[in-house]
Amino acid sequence: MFNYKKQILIPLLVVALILSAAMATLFFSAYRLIELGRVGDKVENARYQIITLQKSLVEAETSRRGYLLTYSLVFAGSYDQSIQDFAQTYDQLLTHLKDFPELQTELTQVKTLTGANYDQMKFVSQIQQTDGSYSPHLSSLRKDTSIMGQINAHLKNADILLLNKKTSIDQEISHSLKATILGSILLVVLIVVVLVIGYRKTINLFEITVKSKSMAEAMSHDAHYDVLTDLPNRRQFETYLNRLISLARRNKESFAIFYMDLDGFKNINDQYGHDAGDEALVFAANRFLDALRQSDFIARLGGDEFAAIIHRYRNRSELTGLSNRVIRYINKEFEVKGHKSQLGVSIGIACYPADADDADSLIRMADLAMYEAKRAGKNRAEFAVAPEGNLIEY
Ligand SMILES: Nc1nc2c(ncn2[C@@H]2O[C@H](COP(=O)(O)OP(=O)(O)OP(=O)(O)O)[C@@H](O)[C@H]2O)c(=O)[nH]1
Repeated sequence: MFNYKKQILIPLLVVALILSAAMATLFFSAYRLIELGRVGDKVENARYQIITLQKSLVEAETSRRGYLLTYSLVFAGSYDQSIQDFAQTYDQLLTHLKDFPELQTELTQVKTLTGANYDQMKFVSQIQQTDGSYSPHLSSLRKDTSIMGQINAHLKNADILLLNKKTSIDQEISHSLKATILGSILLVVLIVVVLVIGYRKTINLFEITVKSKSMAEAMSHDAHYDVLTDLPNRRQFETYLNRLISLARRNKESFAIFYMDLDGFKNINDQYGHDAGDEALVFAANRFLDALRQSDFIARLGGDEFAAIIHRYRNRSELTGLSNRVIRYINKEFEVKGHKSQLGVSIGIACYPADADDADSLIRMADLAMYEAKRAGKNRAEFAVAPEGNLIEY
């Protein structure tokens, strides 16, 4: 039986769960990539700021020397400008490097050393201005040329730290990118698999629905028709008869039923086997169909008993003629399992409303008449004998 929960709901939930997990992982990977890219940009920016810082230091140094040598105010102006640039770039760098605490030590050192260097520069300029370029104080002060070297060394360290950071970020980006690409491929494969399985499941469901529909149709057919002859069965016959009686009662119409029992059928069964008997039953069914009109209703009641409903007959002699025709058709020789055989039929005829006006009584009357035909020598038809006072004819 089709289980909606097991075959649709649970697989759908599992697929939805897997897809959600895959998509969440992909989303996280993509977000991580963006984040790494942002940190990478920050590192690049910081490296650029370090170079700018270094440049302003070199410019300050150069301008100071120029000024000391020439006393030209052009150099003094550039010197002051470079100091300002340094302060500004340094502050910017600090804001950029908030996320890199490992660089703080190097930068503090740079700041301290630069401060000392500028103080020394200022001091030298003052001495030079007051005491002249050959002041004895100057020679001792100029000797400390290592400050710039130290500043450069700290800046280089800071840059190396940033470079390392950049390398590890690049590696992480590369891993994340690979994971994202792999995840995307897996997701696409997963979606394709889900679609293919879903498609096949739908086809299966469709087939099951069609199959169960045709099975239901077959079962409904089997419930109303005889499997061997494909004639309506007793239940269908009774339903039809009841409906017909209601209609006939309203329209004041008459009809007759033939209750027909084969003669000599058991012999075929006994002589040639059950399969041969079945063939004989199919032969008899076809003979009944041939002998009667298409509008007449023919059913197999069970065993070798059949019944027919003859609509709107004119008079009893018409029914006699029709029953004789049925007998003639049934008496035709036929072959079963290579043996020539022959059947007879005893027919009991009951008329509505003359003999009875309900289905059960009508069937019983026809059955009794059929037994009368058997008793009278078989292969003949007998009319039912209506009870006193029931002889209505339309
Ligand atoms: N092959 C076959 N035999 C069946 C089927 N249904 C019932 N029979 C057999 O049909 C036989 C009917 O017996 P009878 O009605 O006595 O047979 P008969 O030779 O026509 O005898 P009378 O009715 O007395 O003339 C029984 O032996 C049942 O077993 C069927 O579907 N197929």
